[in-house]
This record gives sequence, structure tokens and C-alpha cells, in this order.
Amino acid sequence: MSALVLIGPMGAGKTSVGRKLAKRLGLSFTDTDAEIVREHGPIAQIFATHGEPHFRELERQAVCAALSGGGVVALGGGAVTHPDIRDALAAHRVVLLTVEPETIAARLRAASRPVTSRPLLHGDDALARWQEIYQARREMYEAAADATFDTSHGPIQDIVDAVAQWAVDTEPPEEQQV
Ligand SMILES: Nc1ncnc2c1ncn2[C@@H]1O[C@H](COP(=O)(O)OP(=O)(O)O)[C@@H](O)[C@H]1O
Ligand SMILES: O=C(O)C1=C[C@@H](OP(=O)(O)O)[C@@H](O)[C@H](O)C1
Ligand SMILES: [Mg+2]
Repeated sequence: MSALVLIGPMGAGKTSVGRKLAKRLGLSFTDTDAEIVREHGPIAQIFATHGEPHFRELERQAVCAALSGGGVVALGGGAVTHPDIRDALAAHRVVLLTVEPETIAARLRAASRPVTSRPLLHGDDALARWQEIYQARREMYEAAADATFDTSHGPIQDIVDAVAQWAVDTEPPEEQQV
């Protein structure tokens, strides 16, 4: 069963768009960060106690499990850095959500949970770090994506509608309802 997978940089909207998209399409929703937190505790704590490589291994396990369950799956922004995850994504429909730095600056300021869920942005100048990380991953995102939607402008519902339309238009024949 192929999943509809959302990838992209921190704050692009993978979690928020993914949840609404699943509802809209009548599919299950899995956020792999939420699965990791449920099983292993807060992301910042995992980074602090065991380091990023350990988090990436937990993420690899969570992503592989989520992909096999199908439905809509929102990944964490760094999941594409793992080669096993990049390989696994080839069998699924992958949507890249992008966002401009001007917009992300406001989202990072407004975010209520950056400290617990985005340890890579801790400290001074989170925006500069966000840009650096995005640039370093941009090619991996683009290579993995079947479609790209920018979430910088307009209401979130417009993005949900656009991705839902794309998903219906490109649905593989073997998964269409008979
Ligand atoms: N058009 C939009 N598309 C996506 N997210 C939006 C949009 N407008 C505002 N937001 C907000 O931006 C934030 C995106 O955060 P989140 O969904 O956690 O992103 P990610 O999972 O990619 O890190 C949310 O607070 C969401 O409500
Ligand atoms: O980009 C990254 O390396 C990360 C993104 C986060 O998820 P979101 O992209 O959903 O914020 C979370 O997985 C963790 O803090 C690491
Ligand atoms: Mg998220």
C-alpha cells in the first residue's frame, strides 16, 4: 500500500497540512515525530541525551513503520538525510512542502513548541540556522519529491485543497475505488 508522504524543511507545514489532508481524503494520519515522542519521549531530550545519530535511527524505524501503514505520513524535516529513508520513499507518493525564509521567520516566532521539537534551531539566530539546514538538504528534498507546493502565502486550507487535488489526479490505478 503506498503512502502519501509529506517532506520538507522545519515549519513548512508537514504536520499541520498532513493532519488536515488525511481528514479531507478520509485516510489515516501518522506524524513520525509524534510516534517517536510517544515511544521515546521529547525530541530535544533524545538529542541531548543520546545525540542526533541516535534520533536519526529512531526516525528511520518510525518512518519505515509509518510508510508500511499507508495513509498520509508527515516526516520530520531531517528524515531525508537518511539513505534508507530516501530509498524507501521511492515506493511512495512524495509531496515536498516549501516555505520562504520571510514566512518562516514569523512562524518560528509564533511557534509554541520549537524548543521541545526542534532542537536544531535552539540558540541565537534560529532563522540563519534554518536557512543553512534547508540549503544543505534542498537537493535531497527535490530528488525525493513527486510534487512541490509552497506554503508561504495564503491560508493553510488552500494548500490542503491543492495537495488533495493532486493526490486524486495522480492516484495509481490499482488504488482507485472500483
Ligand atoms: N499556508 C500554511 N501552510 C502550512 N502551515 C501554515 C500555513 N499558514 C500558517 N501555517 C502554520 O505554520 C506552522 C507549520 O508548522 P508544522 O505544521 O509543525 O510544520 P512542520 O511539521 O513542517 O515542521 C503551523 O503552526 C501552521 O499553523
Ligand atoms: O529538520 C530536522 O532535522 C528536524 C525536524 C523536526 O520536525 P519538523 O520538520 O516537523 O519540525 C524534528 O524531526 C527534529 O527536530 C529534527
Ligand atoms: Mg512536523
